[in-house]
This record gives sequence, structure tokens and C-alpha cells, in this order.
Amino acid sequence: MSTAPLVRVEGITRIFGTGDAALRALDGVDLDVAAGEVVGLRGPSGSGKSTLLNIIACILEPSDGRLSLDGQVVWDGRYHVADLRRLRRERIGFIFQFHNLLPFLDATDNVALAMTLAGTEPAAARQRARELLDYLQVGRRAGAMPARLSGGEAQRVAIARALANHPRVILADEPTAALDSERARVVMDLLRRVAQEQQAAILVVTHDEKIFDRFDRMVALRDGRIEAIG
Ligand SMILES: Nc1ncnc2c1ncn2[C@@H]1O[C@H](COP(=O)(O)OP(=O)(O)OP(=O)(O)O)[C@@H](O)[C@H]1O
Repeated sequence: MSTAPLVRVEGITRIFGTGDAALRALDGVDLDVAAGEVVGLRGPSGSGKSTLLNIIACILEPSDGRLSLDGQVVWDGRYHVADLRRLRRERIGFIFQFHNLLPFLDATDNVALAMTLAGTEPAAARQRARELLDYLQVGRRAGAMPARLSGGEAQRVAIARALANHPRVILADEPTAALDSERARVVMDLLRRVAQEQQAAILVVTHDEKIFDRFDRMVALRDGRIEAIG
């Protein structure tokens, strides 16, 4: 296993628009996230948090800089990965503010689908889905449809789905915003456990002050630049 950080962002810049309308949403951002680390990313609205997350997820192309994942240069003026969709599916787990579960599939099948799309055989996918739901302490809701899950349960199912293909990089955009303090802490403690036990690198965008003490490190963005690291 390489000792390089799982996520390495070097001088990443993203400009939207051209000419007078050009906007530097990110301006030379450097950030490393190591295996086992849970890093928080905060900053005012419009400071570039989602832009950075989308660049690390290879959903959005940078304008300049270099992005490496697990020691491999992924972008440095162009992508060095032939199949970006496969990279996203197999190496990156994404957790959103709202769980985005498919309403017509139960909890198990929501998690299993992520695996069958990546080529896992359906019975094996369902078995691993149930194990993951147990791991996230929501196993007793394995057969429930999303509409019947509480916010905290649904978010834990969404985390199980994000973990389905053993990603080493997990990106979360406001994962606790819709949860009360206690449920938010449960979700964060589970993410910490995932980071440690699976040696994953986890980057979480958050405005949620009630979970600030749950991060190994907090990074603040302002106007597309890293403001402070604490
Ligand atoms: N596709 C786009 N086209 C043009 N401008 C964009 C686009 N996406 C983002 N921006 C601009 O880039 C800047 C950074 O946006 P971004 O969504 O990354 O901020 P954010 O910190 O995630 O904000 P919020 O907390 O409100 O979600 C903003 O000024 C935004 O308007």
C-alpha cells in the first residue's frame, strides 16, 4: 500500500465562464487527506466547497493544478484515467445531504444495486448489502422502503450504499444537515469508524457546528482559497 495521501489536491483552480464573466471558484487550493482521516470542509456559501468536492470526485474538470488519488495522478491538465465512470463507481463513495435512495427499492436493494452495477453477482451483492446495513446499525430496517425510514436511518442506508464497492475515498456533502444533534453524532461516529477500519480518506462539507468536534482536521475555504487549517 502506498504511503502517499489518498487524496492530494495541488494548486487546483477552477474558473467558470470566460472574459469579463470569468469567476475563479477555486484559486490554487492545496489539500491532502490521508488514509484513516476525517477532514471537515467549511466556508461561506459560494466559497467553492461543492466545486472542490466535485473535482475530487472527477465529476467536474479543473482548470489548472493537479489531482492525485491513492498515489496516482488523475488530472494534471488532462485526465489520465480512461474510464472516469468506473473510477467513480469503484474508488469513490459519495454521500449527499438528502439520501437520494431510490423510492421503489428497499434498503437492501438500494445498497445492492450499487454493487450489481459494478458487476457483482446479485446474491453476493444482497448478502454484502445486509452485512453493511448491520455494520451501520440499521440492519433491522433491511427490508424497509425508503419512505418508511427515519432521516437518520435513511442516511445510514445511504452511507452503506456509498461503502458498497469498498471505496478508499469518501466524499460527503452536508451529510448531517437534515439530522438532529444526536443522529448527526451517530452518523459522524460511524464515518470515523469507517475511516479507521477501512483506512478510507473522508472529506465532509459541513456548516453543522454540532459536529465540528468530530473531525480530525477542519479546513476553511473563502473565495476559492484555503483560509485556515485547524
Ligand atoms: N456550473 C457553474 N457555472 C458557473 N458558476 C458556478 C458553477 N458552479 C458553481 N459556480 C460558482 O462558483 C462559486 C463556488 O460555488 P460552490 O457551489 O462550489 O460553493 P459552495 O461553497 O459549495 O456554496 P454552498 O455552501 O452555497 O453550497 C460560486 O460563486 C458559484 O456561483
